[in-house]
Amino acid sequence: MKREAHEYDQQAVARMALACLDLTDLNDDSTEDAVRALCDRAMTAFGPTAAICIWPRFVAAARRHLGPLAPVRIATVVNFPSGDLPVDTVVGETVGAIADGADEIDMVIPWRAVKAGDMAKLADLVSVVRAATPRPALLKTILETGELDDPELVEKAAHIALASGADFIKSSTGKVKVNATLETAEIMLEVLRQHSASSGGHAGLKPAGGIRTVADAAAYFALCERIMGRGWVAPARFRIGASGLLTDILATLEGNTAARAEGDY
Ligand SMILES: O=C[C@H](O)COP(=O)(O)O
Repeated sequence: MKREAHEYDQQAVARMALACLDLTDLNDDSTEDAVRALCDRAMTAFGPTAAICIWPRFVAAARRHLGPLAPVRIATVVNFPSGDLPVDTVVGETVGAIADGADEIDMVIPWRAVKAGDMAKLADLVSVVRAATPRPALLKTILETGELDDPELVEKAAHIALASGADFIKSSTGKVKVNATLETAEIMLEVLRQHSASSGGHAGLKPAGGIRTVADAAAYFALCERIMGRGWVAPARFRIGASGLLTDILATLEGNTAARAEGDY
């Protein structure tokens, strides 16, 4: 039976949002100290976030701080935020980040080329960066949907990214005017549904940019449930990229410290 976002138990939504959160600091003036503090914040009293998402120059410091077996994964960004760097540079960023201890690579696609009709450039870049991101490391492709600004282009770019080896399609850098929206997430989920039906793939979605509240997260969970089915949302195939959402998650969970650590929302 279809549920609306407001019908979810807010505590349960907050727990799932925590488990699926890529806690992000991509501030231009971020520092090693800020990244170490981010690592500490990610290990909450209610359990860890899925990952932290930071600039590549801080990956080694984060890995030293978290240790090799931390439950919080380290995600970093390449070709970020412009999407315009030369292929060799993007591959170099990726190889360096993996060597420094990154678990996940969030790569901006060459969306200007996509807008100009050069889909081969997209397929080629995802393929070579996939090769530089050996599994189990994850490759997330940032479509920068607000700049593509065309549902058909979003759909096409999502299909090509997945066919070229991406594990996740992510909406946005958080650095442009229009970031995550439910409308665009719906298009991306439809592509994921088709991809999983045709290839048996288990790729995921990461809305990012402008998601601030547990109510926002609930709206994405409801959308995922409607398109992908109940139980689909899990950290292996759904993330929220956000710098500010943790505050509302903790406030919600602190309202009931007896909250269970897992379960349906
Ligand atoms: O990838 C995540 C985004 O950069 C975070 O955006 P935000 O600061 O609006 O939450």
